[in-house]
Amino acid sequence: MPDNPTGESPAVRLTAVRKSYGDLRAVDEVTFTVQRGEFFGLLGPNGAGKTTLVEIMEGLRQADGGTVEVLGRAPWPRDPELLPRLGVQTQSSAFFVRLTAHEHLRTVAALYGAERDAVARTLTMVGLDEQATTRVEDLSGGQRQRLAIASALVHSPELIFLDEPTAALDPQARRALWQVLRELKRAGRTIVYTTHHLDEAEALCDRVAIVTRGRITALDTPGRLVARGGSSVWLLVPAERLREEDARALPGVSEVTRESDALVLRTEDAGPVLAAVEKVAGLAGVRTRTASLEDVYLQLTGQE
Ligand SMILES: Nc1ncnc2c1ncn2[C@@H]1O[C@H](COP(=O)(O)OP(=O)(O)OP(=O)(O)O)[C@@H](O)[C@H]1O
Repeated sequence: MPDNPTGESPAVRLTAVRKSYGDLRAVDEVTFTVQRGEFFGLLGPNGAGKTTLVEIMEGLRQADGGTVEVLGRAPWPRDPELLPRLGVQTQSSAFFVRLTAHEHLRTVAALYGAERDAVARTLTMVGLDEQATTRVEDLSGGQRQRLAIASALVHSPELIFLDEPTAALDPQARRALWQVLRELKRAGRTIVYTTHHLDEAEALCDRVAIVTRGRITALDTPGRLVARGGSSVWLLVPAERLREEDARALPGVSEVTRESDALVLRTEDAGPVLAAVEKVAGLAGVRTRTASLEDVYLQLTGQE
């Protein structure tokens, strides 16, 4: 993405950022820029360094080296002018537990000097209208998570950090949150989004950085990352209709694996292989699958 033509500083600019815990290099020479208005995903296995990196951007942790610029300012040491412009949801968000959801959010809103009607609006946005008068300790895990997200959004920050925000959400709540996030993006907000859900990154993010052992091993649009995975197509044939050795003998099939009740035939040229499968097994129940971000992710992080 080109630099902003107006000369406005990017949302985040990291240059050669490092952070070690003892001998462990949690963040190792990380350089990237997040443009304003961008939906930027951070993906990587457990312990890859994503949270450390996000905490450095949020000003919660000091980097050992490199430069960190957030909305044109240094987040460390704590910058009181910067804080209200950031929205932060972490995996261990804190709550005022004696309060109801509405009271909690009103307190957060007051701390940030948010508009009066922002509390009700934000509760509606995250689907917590019915829980407005429920005490925080009586909320379910998913409802608490939604309240944590609301707490990061209530003051309309320019730059929003969400660390695995859908981890405890049921599928409906997850999709509803996607909708909220898409609307925030449409409204011009910048979102830095950590997730373990590859489908989520593919559906939401403009660009995705894959973090492996503290380093950025890939950074691109989901589409271009998927294209890197090559042009393989996988044909899933019901296992009872084709023997594994017959599948291997088909011209153009490069690999055959088993996946529950299907044989999975990998090929670079699906047309002739489909024709051959039709001859020996028929096409009823045969499905095809192209490369996904998950395939590329697994290749890059060595988790295959
Ligand atoms: N305060 C700390 N002290 C010592 N080591 C730490 C500390 N915080 C994190 N680490 C280590 O640094 C590495 C990176 O951790 P980090 O939490 O940043 O990874 P992550 O990518 O966010 O992982 P996850 O997906 O599991 O949340 C891990 O090996 C972790 O054990």
